[in-house]
Amino acid sequence: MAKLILLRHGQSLWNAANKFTGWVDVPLSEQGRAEATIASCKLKNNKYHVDICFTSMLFRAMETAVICLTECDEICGGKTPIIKHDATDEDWHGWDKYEGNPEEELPLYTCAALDERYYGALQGLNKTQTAEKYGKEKVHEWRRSFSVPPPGGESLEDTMKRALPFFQNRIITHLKHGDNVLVAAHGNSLRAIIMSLDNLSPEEVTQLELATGVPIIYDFDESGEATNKIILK
Ligand SMILES: O=C(O)[C@@H](CO)OP(=O)(O)O
Repeated sequence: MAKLILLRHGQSLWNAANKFTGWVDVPLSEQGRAEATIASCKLKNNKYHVDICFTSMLFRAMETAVICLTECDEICGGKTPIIKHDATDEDWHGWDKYEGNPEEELPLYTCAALDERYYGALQGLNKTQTAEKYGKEKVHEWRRSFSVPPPGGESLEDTMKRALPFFQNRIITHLKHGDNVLVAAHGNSLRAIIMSLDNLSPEEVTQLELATGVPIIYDFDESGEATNKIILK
């Protein structure tokens, strides 16, 4: 039975400042790094192992993945995590032209499909002040509805259209082969994936909130179906 470990990044400096973040590349706060460390210890204490990791292109997700895989490195089974950047990017300089050794190395792929929703004109604004300006209900609709986008940004539905095909094509393939997969990503890209895994309706997904740094673990059978879910609180 393969394990899928979904991990929202630890608290970022803009989560702490209560600012809309989206694609702005803000690093983790001290608390966020501690949350990633605690996630690593929980995985170790519950005897989870990781074979392959996917993160978004945003540093807070990569930082969370690297802390999680290296603080209690037993979860990598003695392997070294190696970050595999997107070699299809035309600006990519090909530093890592290296075939690799799967016996010794654990690949960590960075993928734009897993990035946070694009928050458009709201990026950088304080969430409380924005609710005071536009009204709590409107801002809640922008933040949590399925199909209403924030001004100039992506709705959850838009985020799902890029995150879910990647999940189905790349990540489920590994789970079907029996690999344990860590996905370190964002509140909204993970909400889109969980909406599909848990068969949530557009109404139900408005209630779905993910805590920073808390592993959510699904068992997957060989046909690529999720059979069980636990949250390592
Ligand atoms: O600001 C953001 O990018 C996200 C996640 O922190 O905010 P929200 O809680 O509105 O999804």
